[in-house]
Amino acid sequence: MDVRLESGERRSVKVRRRSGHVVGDRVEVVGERLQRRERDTELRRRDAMGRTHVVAANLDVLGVVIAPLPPSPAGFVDRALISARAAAIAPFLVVNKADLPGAAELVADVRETWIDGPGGLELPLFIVCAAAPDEPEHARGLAELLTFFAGQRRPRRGAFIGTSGVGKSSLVNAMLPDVALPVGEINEYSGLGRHTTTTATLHELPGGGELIDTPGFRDFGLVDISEAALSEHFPGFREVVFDSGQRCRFNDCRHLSEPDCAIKAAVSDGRLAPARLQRYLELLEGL
Ligand SMILES: Nc1nc2c(ncn2[C@@H]2O[C@H](COP(=O)(O)OP(=O)(O)OP(=O)(O)O)[C@@H](O)[C@H]2O)c(=O)[nH]1
Ligand SMILES: [Zn+2]
Repeated sequence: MDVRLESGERRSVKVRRRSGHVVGDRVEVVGERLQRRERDTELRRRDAMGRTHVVAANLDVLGVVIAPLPPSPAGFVDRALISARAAAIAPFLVVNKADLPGAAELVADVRETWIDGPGGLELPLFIVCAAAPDEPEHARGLAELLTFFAGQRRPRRGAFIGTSGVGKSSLVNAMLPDVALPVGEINEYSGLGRHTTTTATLHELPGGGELIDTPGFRDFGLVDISEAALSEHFPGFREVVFDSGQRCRFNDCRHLSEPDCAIKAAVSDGRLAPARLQRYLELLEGL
């Protein structure tokens, strides 16, 4: 795997296949070994056998990519947002294929569902056309996305998830100039893990920030969300209710028909949109 030294120099090192390093890990050289530092965040995926793997370490942001075509399955965006928030990775949204019919409607729908209205999130939203990123009508979206990665105070490290075919690879290519080389990782030294047959890559963006691209998790199965995580991280619940110190009477309240439910109280007095509770209930049903 490749490591990036603090000096910025890159070096290839041999590690055991089962060393457990993943892309984004910070490592230190201890004698003959690379010792992993504690991770700030872990992005997990579930494989076909139902096992959970860490696919990337120390991500700051996770871009949930959708497009007019193919449509993402019902609940996908909410599940992705919840998974990111539960992992302490800040989510953002990307609507790709802005050139296709239906893009404007999708953007309106995204705003209404996640951003506007009572309980809406401060969720960065980028509207891009990865297939023609330099067309005048699409260039701004990509520029804004690159500015977001470059960060105001410090650069961000992110990755994209989304249904197969929404254009994640195209987006990565649009964000990286031709000369960009796949690089290893970080700080001191960092592990760029080889995941069985797929190689995870950490790209440095020209304007600042880093993009992790891992073929194996582009379309990864989201790990199961627990009832507790669903309630804690459902978009809007925390912002409107829990962060202002309101609690349901029962710690494990599912916000169904329990008495003294803070979520239902927020819906009845208009602080939370009823559609939010409805989407929560649909996800709860499907857990
Ligand atoms: N019209 C249009 N097509 C696009 C755009 N971006 C990507 N595509 C097309 O969408 C198809 C899928 O793009 P990919 O980048 O391979 O999608 P992906 O999300 O990486 O797909 P997986 O690797 O299967 O997860 C390709 O045919 C792209 O050319 C876009 O902005 N507009
Ligand atoms: Zn409740």
